[in-house]
Amino acid sequence: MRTLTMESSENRNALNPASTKLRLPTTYAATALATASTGLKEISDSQSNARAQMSSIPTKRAAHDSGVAPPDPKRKTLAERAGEPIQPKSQLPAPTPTSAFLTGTVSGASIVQLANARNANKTTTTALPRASSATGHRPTYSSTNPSNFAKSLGPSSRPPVTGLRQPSFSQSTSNRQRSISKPRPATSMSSHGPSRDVSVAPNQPAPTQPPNGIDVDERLNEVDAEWKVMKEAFNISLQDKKAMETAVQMAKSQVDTLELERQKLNERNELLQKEMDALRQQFQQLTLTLERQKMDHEYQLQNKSREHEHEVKELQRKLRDESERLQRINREEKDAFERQCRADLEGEKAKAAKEVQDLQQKLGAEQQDINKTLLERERELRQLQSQLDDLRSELSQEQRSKRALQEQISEMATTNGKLEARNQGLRAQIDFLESDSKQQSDSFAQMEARLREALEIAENAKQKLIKEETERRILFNKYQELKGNIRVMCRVRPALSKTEGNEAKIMFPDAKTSSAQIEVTGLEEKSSFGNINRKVLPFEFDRVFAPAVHNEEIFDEISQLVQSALDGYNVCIFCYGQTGSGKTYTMSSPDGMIPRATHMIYDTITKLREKSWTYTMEGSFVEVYNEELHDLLDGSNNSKKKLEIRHDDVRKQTTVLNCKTVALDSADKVEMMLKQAQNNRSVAATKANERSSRSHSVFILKLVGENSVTNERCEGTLNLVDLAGSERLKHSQAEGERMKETQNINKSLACLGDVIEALGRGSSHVPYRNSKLTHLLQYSLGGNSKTLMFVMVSPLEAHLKETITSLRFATKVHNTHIGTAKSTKKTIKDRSSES
Ligand SMILES: Nc1ncnc2c1ncn2[C@@H]1O[C@H](COP(=O)(O)OP(=O)(O)OP(=O)(O)O)[C@@H](O)[C@H]1O
Repeated sequence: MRTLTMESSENRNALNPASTKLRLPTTYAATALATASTGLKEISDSQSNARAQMSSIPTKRAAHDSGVAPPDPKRKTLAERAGEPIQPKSQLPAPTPTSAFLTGTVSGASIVQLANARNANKTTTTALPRASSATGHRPTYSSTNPSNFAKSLGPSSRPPVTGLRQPSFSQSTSNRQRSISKPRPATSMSSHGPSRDVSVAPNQPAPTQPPNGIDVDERLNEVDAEWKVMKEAFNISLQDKKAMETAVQMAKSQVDTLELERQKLNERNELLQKEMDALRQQFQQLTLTLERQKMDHEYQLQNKSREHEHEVKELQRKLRDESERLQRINREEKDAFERQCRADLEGEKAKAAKEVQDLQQKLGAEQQDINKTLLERERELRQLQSQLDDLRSELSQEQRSKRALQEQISEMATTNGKLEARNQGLRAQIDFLESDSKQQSDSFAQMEARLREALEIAENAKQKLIKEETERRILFNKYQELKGNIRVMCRVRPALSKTEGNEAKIMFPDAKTSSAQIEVTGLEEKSSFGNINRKVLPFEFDRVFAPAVHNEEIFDEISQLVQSALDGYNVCIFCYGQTGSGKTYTMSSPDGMIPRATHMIYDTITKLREKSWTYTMEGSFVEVYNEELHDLLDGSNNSKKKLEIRHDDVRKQTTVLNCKTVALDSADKVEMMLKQAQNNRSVAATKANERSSRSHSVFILKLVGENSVTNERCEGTLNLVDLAGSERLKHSQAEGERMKETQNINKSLACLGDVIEALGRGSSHVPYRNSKLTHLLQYSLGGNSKTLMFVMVSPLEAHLKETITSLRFATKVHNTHIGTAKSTKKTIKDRSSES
């Protein structure tokens, strides 16, 4: 209901043309009304002016006198009458005939007054003022204000009647004369200046009674003049009357027009009223319809809402049912899936169990295979061991047979001597028997045959010896190969004096056992509980030499490698270890490896001559210092001669260009060479060791052997390397030039480790060229070579850290297996075919 009320008010507003879009057709009406009201106003003004004129008519009495009926006390204005229903023109009240003459009547009254005054003048001189005063009004010509008519009629054709002055009795005659003769000002009609006011103020004192003896003629003249003036005014009034009549006529026609307009407007108004009523009815109907529709809609809405609620409830119920159904299905599926899973699991379990069983069987089979393989390996190992033993026994047999052969040879030599002696005896006998020539010649032939026989035996023995030497070499190198082509041995030098400090706790293998393990008690370590522990670190090598072991025993171990060099292998023996660990002592001391090796080589060469082997031996001694090669045999220190490394890939040999090579044809020459090298070697003092060598020294011994009988030729190189100290940069506390040296040393040692590691991995690329040292030793490390590394260890507690580092490095090298070495030995035929 509240909505309805609001709507009703809205509808009301809608019908209000000012506030809504629904507009009444008022534009024309408003305009017409405005026009009409303007016109009506003018007419009303003019009428009011006319009334004013009427009211300004001097007296009622004058009007009465003139027989003119007084005007209606209250006449309706045109504007008032516009609202009244339109009357037919015939019903309209006829215009009052007097009204057209009002102005004229007024003027007539004035004229009567003036005539009376004239008559009165004739009788009494006071008549005029009295008549004037009796009216109470003076004729106010100014009241005939023409403005409204002027406005309605346009520019007036009538000359303005202004400037008409009421003669003033107080004025002097001359003045009056002047005022009569004076022309009216042009603007006096439009202006209401005081000059136009000819009326006498009511409070103006009445003219005094002229004294006796007044000139009557003069007075008559004056009256005549006034009469003329009055006449003139009368004429003017007549003109005015005519104009007014014309104006009245026009006004009437205007009134008619306006009346028509009013009628039209009334009609229109009625129409509009009807329209409005119709609209109002329409509006009411619409409101009712809307109300009805609204109620219908509300009813529908409620219905829909109920339906919707019902549907929602239905859907909820369905949803609940569906959800329950799905849950049930889900539960069923879940159960089924669980059952399936369980079954699958069981199956998988069974399968897995079966697989496990299979795997166990397989594993058992594999285990058996492995065991079998292991057994085979063990058998192989045993076979190898037995082979080795056989070889050893063969070797000892060979040595025995060699000794037997040597004995045989010596026996043969004695036999030969005996034969020689016998030969001499026989010759003596020949001389003796020359006399008996036949007997003598027979015995001579016998002797000769026996001699040939002996020589044949000797030759056979020699051939056998050479053959056996070849076989020995083969067997020996096979033995070497079985031992491994890179071997690592550890040597611990003795403590030189008690002043050196405390000795570290190092356990050496028992000489009786074949163990080659060294156990070093490590540095003190603090556990998380604050306990101080010292770990025992075991390191295993091919052999461990205790401090008491002398160079002689060391050399026994490496003599086989020296022999390999003589047999045409490239051999590299190097000493690795920290400064002061005994490298130089092992290598270059008077009974070190280098002198011993050369001595052994001399001995062997000498012996091999018997077996038709002739050897040449050349030695050179170079130093790698700050990654530069220096010739230790060149005392001149000529820096212009830069050493260059050249490799012969076919011969697997390395030569150093511009390097002095000494033919070592006697043992003395080796000693001299070593002394010279020792002198030239760069030795620099560091804080770690006063005599520490800051460079790697490499003694290169080239051995070329040829067998005149077998035409064999072999070319081997023995490299004996004394590496620079391996101490860490931090420990050495080196600075400046020393620091650079140490960095280069560490770098080249790291490169050596990298090369060995790459060889062990069987890498296709071995980084030989990363350092001068490895580049120089390219053909003596890996492939066609046999390598022995001595890791030198100091026994001192102070050097324990470096000792462990060195042992770890050596262990790494020891764990590396380098491929089989090959001899460069070839026959002359092979060599010629190659060339
Ligand atoms: N096995 C040994 N028996 C006796 N003395 C030894 C032994 N090993 C080394 N020495 C002595 O120890 C000292 C240091 O040895 P060596 O000069 O050989 O050390 P290094 O490792 O070669 O040092 P650097 O690399 O600085 O030359 C030398 O006086 C040497 O005589």
